[in-house]
Amino acid sequence: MSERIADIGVLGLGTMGANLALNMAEKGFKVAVNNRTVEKGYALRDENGEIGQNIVPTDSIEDFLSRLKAPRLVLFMVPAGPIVDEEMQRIMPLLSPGDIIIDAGNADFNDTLRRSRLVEETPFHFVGMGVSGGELGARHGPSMMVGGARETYASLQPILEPISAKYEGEPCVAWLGPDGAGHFVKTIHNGIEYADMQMIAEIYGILRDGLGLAAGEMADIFADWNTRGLSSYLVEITAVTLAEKDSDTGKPMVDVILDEAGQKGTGRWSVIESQKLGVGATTIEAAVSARSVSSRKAERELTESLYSSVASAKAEFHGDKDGLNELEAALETAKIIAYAQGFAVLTAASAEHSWNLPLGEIARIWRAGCIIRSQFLDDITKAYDGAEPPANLLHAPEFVARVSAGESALRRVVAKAALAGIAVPALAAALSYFDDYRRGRGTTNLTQAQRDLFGAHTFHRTDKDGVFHHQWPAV
Ligand SMILES: NC(=O)C1=CN([C@@H]2O[C@H](COP(=O)(O)OP(=O)(O)OC[C@H]3O[C@@H](n4cnc5c(N)ncnc54)[C@H](OP(=O)(O)O)[C@@H]3O)[C@@H](O)[C@H]2O)C=CC1
Ligand SMILES: O=C(CO)[C@H](O)[C@H](O)COP(=O)(O)O
Repeated sequence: MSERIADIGVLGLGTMGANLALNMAEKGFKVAVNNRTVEKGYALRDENGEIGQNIVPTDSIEDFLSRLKAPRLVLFMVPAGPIVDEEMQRIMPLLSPGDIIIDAGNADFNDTLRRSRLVEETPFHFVGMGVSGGELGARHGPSMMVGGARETYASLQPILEPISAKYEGEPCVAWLGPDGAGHFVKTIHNGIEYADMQMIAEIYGILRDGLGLAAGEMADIFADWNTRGLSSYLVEITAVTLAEKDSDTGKPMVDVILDEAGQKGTGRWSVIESQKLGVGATTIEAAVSARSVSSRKAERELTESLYSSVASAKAEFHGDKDGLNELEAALETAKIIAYAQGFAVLTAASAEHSWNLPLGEIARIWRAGCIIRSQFLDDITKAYDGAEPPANLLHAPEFVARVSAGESALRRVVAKAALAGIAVPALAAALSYFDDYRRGRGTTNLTQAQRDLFGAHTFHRTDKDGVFHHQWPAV
């Protein structure tokens, strides 16, 4: 019989699983690993020197589980969806009371809720944990968002804290709430990630198509912006990707990459959930839709040929200091609005599911390790940690000041892009949301009148309490 020596088991040794296992091994934990392609476990042990000595490869699921100390911690890092269910069905008959299954992949939180309920009927425990940071984050310190029973988290904390990213010494991992809370927060993290990336791509579009700059010149601009308010991992990698050359052609790498964005589902889930909760996360929606439109390249090319006669005004953008400052301020302002939308979805979900999500803690664990990490998240942490946490980030005094200072830049950039025919769907959505959200009297009084006319849906009045129906003229 094999010795039960491993502190944790990692099932799935793709990009994330292999690197997470190495991260744990490096921190001194013995990690049993199992993978559909069995050889990957042996390679992980044999190709990683001393760290590899803490990796315990296994040939079968029985062997894998037999190497784990009790209670067993079994961490899944496999693609979202039915594979997680299949793997759960495979291991559950072999578990013992108290064992813990951790789904550390991305997951639709509705699946996590269902799996949590399923496992509640057993003597085992289930944790849905979002992990962010990509390959390098998994290897050297990701940000981790944990959902499940708080007591279960206590069993994981001694491993998760050492392997997590640190922001000024603080671990970027936290228990955020029961059942689906961790995966929900990760989903919204990714929705914000989509918005951030799309808005950066739109500014890139203005620099390329409005100002005619080359990739190398744009790399310098983003690198410069990364030294100030926009300082973030995504702006940093934007500069890196723009500076990279293709070895085959000598051209900038971005110029030889097809403009069709992939998506694995988290952005879409974040939009679906925001709509279910009745929160307008319009910037995130625009970003997800932009990826969908991008993937229809042949259709776009046809449309381009059909509308070749459409004349756009000359782009009024300027590449001088003032012009670039305007673009920087526009991106910064739209970014605040996008994050406010993401946090508004979290606020609504917290109430809907009685999760009591710690918004300040969420911002805190996003400051390092994850894909949206940035200095800006420290400002959000402070806003939520203050004496009076805002109901919406756009109400926090710090952000009122910043958005008030930057909104005219955003307005000018969106207006100039519209006139020049440069697509900026996410920046425009951020601006429109801001203008809609900041007016005390909107225009849906007309919508209510129409609904009442055609369907007797009733309305409220401005001057008296109660529910009213009007006898509209027959149309
Ligand atoms: N890549 C990233 O940047 C991030 C990914 N994630 C999430 O982490 C999870 C894993 O992603 P990632 O590591 O990138 O994925 P990979 O595609 O690199 O790896 C997938 C892993 O799952 C295994 N696998 C695939 N299909 C099956 C199956 N039918 N049965 C059993 N095992 C299977 C693969 O085994 P085999 O080796 O045999 O193919 C491999 O070990 C996903 O949920 C992803 O969304 C989260 C954060 C960041
Ligand atoms: O979760 C992640 C980062 O936080 C993954 O990188 C995710 O795969 C990104 O999403 P998509 O593939 O849809 O762009």
